[in-house]
Amino acid sequence: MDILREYQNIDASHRGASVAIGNFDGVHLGHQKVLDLARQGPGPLGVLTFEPHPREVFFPEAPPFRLMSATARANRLAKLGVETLFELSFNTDLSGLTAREFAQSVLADGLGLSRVVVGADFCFGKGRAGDVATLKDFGAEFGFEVVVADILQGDTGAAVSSTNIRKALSDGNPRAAAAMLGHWHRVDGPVVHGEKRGRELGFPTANMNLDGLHLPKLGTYAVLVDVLEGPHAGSYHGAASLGVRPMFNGSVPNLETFLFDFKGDLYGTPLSVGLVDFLRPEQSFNGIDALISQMDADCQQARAILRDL
Ligand SMILES: Cc1cc2nc3c(=O)[nH]c(=O)nc-3n(C[C@H](O)[C@H](O)[C@H](O)COP(=O)(O)O)c2cc1C
Ligand SMILES: Nc1ncnc2c1ncn2[C@@H]1O[C@H](COP(=O)(O)OP(=O)(O)O)[C@@H](O)[C@H]1O
Repeated sequence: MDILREYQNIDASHRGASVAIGNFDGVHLGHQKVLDLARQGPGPLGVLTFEPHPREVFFPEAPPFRLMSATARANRLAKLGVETLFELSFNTDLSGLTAREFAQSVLADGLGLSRVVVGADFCFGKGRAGDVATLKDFGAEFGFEVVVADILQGDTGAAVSSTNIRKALSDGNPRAAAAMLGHWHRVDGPVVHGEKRGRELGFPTANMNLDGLHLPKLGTYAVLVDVLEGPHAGSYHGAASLGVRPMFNGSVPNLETFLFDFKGDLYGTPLSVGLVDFLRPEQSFNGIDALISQMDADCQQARAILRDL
């Protein structure tokens, strides 16, 4: 998959793409439906998205809300067969374009798109002034086809949306999130160094940053772990703590995963940790022994859950 960050000076091989437009945070089942409609169009399959996420630009003080990093999104889109990712820099030049300017300068003249697929609630251009009806008019005027996907409803009747996935995760319901995502909610990234305390407790944990990401409910989870590279590459079961470690007066949330039946050095190795079930909120215990027995119980519970998947 090629990643392009500008819409100017696009070479001929990247023009004429059939493109799904959106933020694609989570790459959930609704996004995948939009992508399938783009797949049926002429030309290479593309996704047009923005980086940073426009909400990060408009509301820089808001708490982190993203379900995935730009890298994790790109990797997932590549797996779904996307050939060109137009990951446009969401700067003041781009955000200042009117709906008409965006359609003409970016979609038509810049990228030369053949087909544009969006969800029914899509808005675009300065002040979010353009909607799907406007986009269709511009498509007719500037020469690209516009296809609109209905909003996908989940089993519960609620819309499959990044917002509803964030809510499910905040509620400690990763299975509900997974039903909307079409896959487990995953935290992806390299293993970083921690306090070197885990090994002393008998539970070494592979630590990962959660910077910029939406925080699921803090506590312990049964997890599926993919070690993506290196001598230990493969899939493992584990138990993870997502939180601030009140036991040790921590304040910055991270994800710490104990891999079952594993020994080895994972520092710097990219992992993908999928949240399967929330087990319990994080706690401050009366002494280390109490924490260790609870971690033992967490691991037993996680093993049983994961065995039955
Ligand atoms: C299954 C599991 C459950 C945990 N539960 C808690 C908890 O309830 N409270 C807490 O403060 N830390 C909890 N932790 C985090 C440990 O305190 C943490 O992994 C340990 O301090 C090691 O930190 P280090 O990797 O920086 O060395 C848990 C970790 C695991 C793997
Ligand atoms: N079963 C295991 N699960 C997770 N990490 C393990 C395991 N066995 C060994 N490790 C290694 O130990 C490191 C964690 O040990 P720990 O004492 O918790 O150190 P840190 O505080 O740096 O996370 C991991 O990053 C990994 O390299």
